[in-house]
Amino acid sequence: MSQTLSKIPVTVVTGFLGAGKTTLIRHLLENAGGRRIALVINEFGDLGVDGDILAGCGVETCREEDVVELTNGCICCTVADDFVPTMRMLLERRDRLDHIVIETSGLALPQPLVAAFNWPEVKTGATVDGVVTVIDAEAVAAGRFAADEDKVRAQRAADPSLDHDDPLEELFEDQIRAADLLVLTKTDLIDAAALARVKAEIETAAGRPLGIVTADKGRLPADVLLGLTAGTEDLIHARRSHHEIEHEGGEMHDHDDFESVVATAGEIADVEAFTAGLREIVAAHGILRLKGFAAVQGKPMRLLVQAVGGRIETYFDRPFRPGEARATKLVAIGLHDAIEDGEAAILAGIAALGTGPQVQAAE
Ligand SMILES: Nc1nc2c(ncn2[C@@H]2O[C@H](COP(=O)(O)OP(=O)(O)OP(=O)(O)O)[C@@H](O)[C@H]2O)c(=O)[nH]1
Repeated sequence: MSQTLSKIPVTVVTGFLGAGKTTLIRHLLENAGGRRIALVINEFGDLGVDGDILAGCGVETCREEDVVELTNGCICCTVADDFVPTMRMLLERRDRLDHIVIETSGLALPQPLVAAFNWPEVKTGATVDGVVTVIDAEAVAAGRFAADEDKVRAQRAADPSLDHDDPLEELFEDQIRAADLLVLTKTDLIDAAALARVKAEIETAAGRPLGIVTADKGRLPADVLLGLTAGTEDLIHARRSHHEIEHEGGEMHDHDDFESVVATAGEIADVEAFTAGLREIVAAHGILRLKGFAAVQGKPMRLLVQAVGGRIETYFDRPFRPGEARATKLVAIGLHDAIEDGEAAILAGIAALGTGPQVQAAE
């Protein structure tokens, strides 16, 4: 008699650009407690950095074949083309899996993705164990998601017909609205009073009782993240996004508010000078997120570069592989007009931080 397989639980990890999703997932994989976890990663921008970070993490429960990267657009828009075929493939292997974790892009609306779990070919084999929304407490404390009230008031005064909602604020609220659990990250960067303010702001945005936990560099027990048994696909209709409310007719949302550009440079001579130069470029062009890898002259290891707002972090994560180009390659993501208007200057500025042509790693 064929064993009736129970539905495989799926955890959706969402949260704005640079909130700490990959860091949280990497810690989960390193402390999976024997669970066999498949990972689906989706990123905004044309450089698969998160997948590369996790593939390079050297965790035996994070084998190449257990990581699926969805790279042709934001998962909330490519649900039919990308996500459903991926789920079909994973469900064929469900006897060898205990859990699926989906990391959405930092610009994804979770609602369309969760709603897709009601599609017949998915619903019979999987259920949404929970939507975990990762929130950068430092960014919230610094007001980086609150709309600039004066600017919005001036816009509304100028032309009341325009849709003035701030895309950052809307997306931030939509990712909270969809959540079953909120994870506050980077609390090591703010004081207790700021943390209390952030929690109050988030509880207001949630509009309903929600579990809120903090995670220091992604360190949360797997039992806190997995096993929520929320069945969110049956609840998501009551957690509609701004877009769904504004466009009752079901008009597709898009990502026109945001843009990305991939910049390259040769090897860099000095990490400090490189970081200082990046900081200037990020500030000058309002870059929301910048990440990727750099080659440092004379160093066999690859430098991982992470910038969220003005905070830039770099560390050597793994050696360049034989034959791998010792290149410096970064993806910059920001509001559409800022990136479009600044593209040439961003590309030139980053190229100027390199010392010369890209070189091939020794065989
Ligand atoms: N200080 C501090 N930094 C953190 C914490 N969690 C994550 N970070 C840093 O925040 C930056 C972004 O972390 P990621 O895990 O790449 O964020 P992400 O949400 O996956 O980013 P995107 O996929 O680009 O949206 C990295 O430099 C992390 O080291 C934390 O708790 N404290």
